[in-house]
Amino acid sequence: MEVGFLGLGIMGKAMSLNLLRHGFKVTVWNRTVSRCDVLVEHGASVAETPAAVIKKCKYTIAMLSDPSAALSVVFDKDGVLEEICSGKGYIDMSTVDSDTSSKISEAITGKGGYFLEAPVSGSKKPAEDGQLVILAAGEKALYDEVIPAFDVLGKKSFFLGKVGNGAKMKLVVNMIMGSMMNAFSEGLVLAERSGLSQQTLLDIVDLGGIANPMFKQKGPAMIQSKFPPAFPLKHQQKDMRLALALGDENAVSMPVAAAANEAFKKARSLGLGDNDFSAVYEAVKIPDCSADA
Ligand SMILES: NC(=O)C1=CN([C@@H]2O[C@H](COP(=O)(O)OP(=O)(O)OC[C@H]3O[C@@H](n4cnc5c(N)ncnc54)[C@H](OP(=O)(O)O)[C@@H]3O)[C@@H](O)[C@H]2O)C=CC1
Ligand SMILES: O=CCCC(=O)O
Repeated sequence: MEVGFLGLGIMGKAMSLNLLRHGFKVTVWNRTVSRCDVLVEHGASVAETPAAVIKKCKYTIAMLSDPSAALSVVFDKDGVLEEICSGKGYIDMSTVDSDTSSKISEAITGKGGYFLEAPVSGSKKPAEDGQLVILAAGEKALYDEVIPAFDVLGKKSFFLGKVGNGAKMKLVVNMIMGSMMNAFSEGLVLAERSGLSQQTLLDIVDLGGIANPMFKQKGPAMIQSKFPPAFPLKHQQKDMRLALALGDENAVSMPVAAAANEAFKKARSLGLGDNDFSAVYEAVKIPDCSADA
């Protein structure tokens, strides 16, 4: 199967390498062209524009940072819309809101193409290992056709129905994750300020009912103030913001998520946006001056 791939950041690079390893022919495009080099070393072809990728490939996957990037790659000059047509499928795996996904879907299907949104749960390592969880929605026929690619990229794929459902499910999951990371960070700070061993806290948490892979993997690095980016904090804050907007739309009060979003915003203002999202720990550590007022 020949697949196009747009966006070679942390996730896109790992996912496209994985497809190459499993025998797919892959044509890549990335805004910063030098990021294509490593893919070429592993057998990928490079196209000069998103439109050129679409022209060459029956199926094209996108993995882009946020709604504005996802829209730009489709609607701007040399974008996806210039070449999408009947018989071609476009699969956007970026984490965006349902409105963005719907706009893209309408434009693609308006030109006769097929559209699937397919955001993923799982980060850099699961992407490298083909262990993502795929949350697809949109054109079921396209979903069925690209299952061989999803089987390489992920350990489980869900088809969630109409366009928007995948985007919404992903935002709900990441809203929970961002809130958990804040609670975990507060716990680590509270342990330290109370004179307790943070390592012992990690050991105890890992043995009980709140044990989870995220605390286990990120905790040891966090207590050493190391935050190598797997999931960049700026993207987690984008997801909190989009999840809160979904809460607004549905009149769901989410005070925990709102507080977590503020902590991620504070971390961004401290210049931590390109660190892993666990770097919110650094923002949580800073005493809240407003509390003294
Ligand atoms: N990292 C993770 O653990 C996970 C991330 N996600 C989601 O996947 C998506 C990608 O994440 P990740 O790979 O970590 O992000 P990165 O920041 O590593 O990569 C972002 C990609 O988007 C491209 N891009 C950004 N802005 C534009 C633009 N205006 N036009 C064209 N291309 C653009 C970048 O190109 P360039 O190289 O030129 O900057 C790069 O290829 C995000 O939506 C994120 O929320 C989902 C699950 C896990
Ligand atoms: O969107 C990013 C998800 C990261 C993860 O699931 O660990």
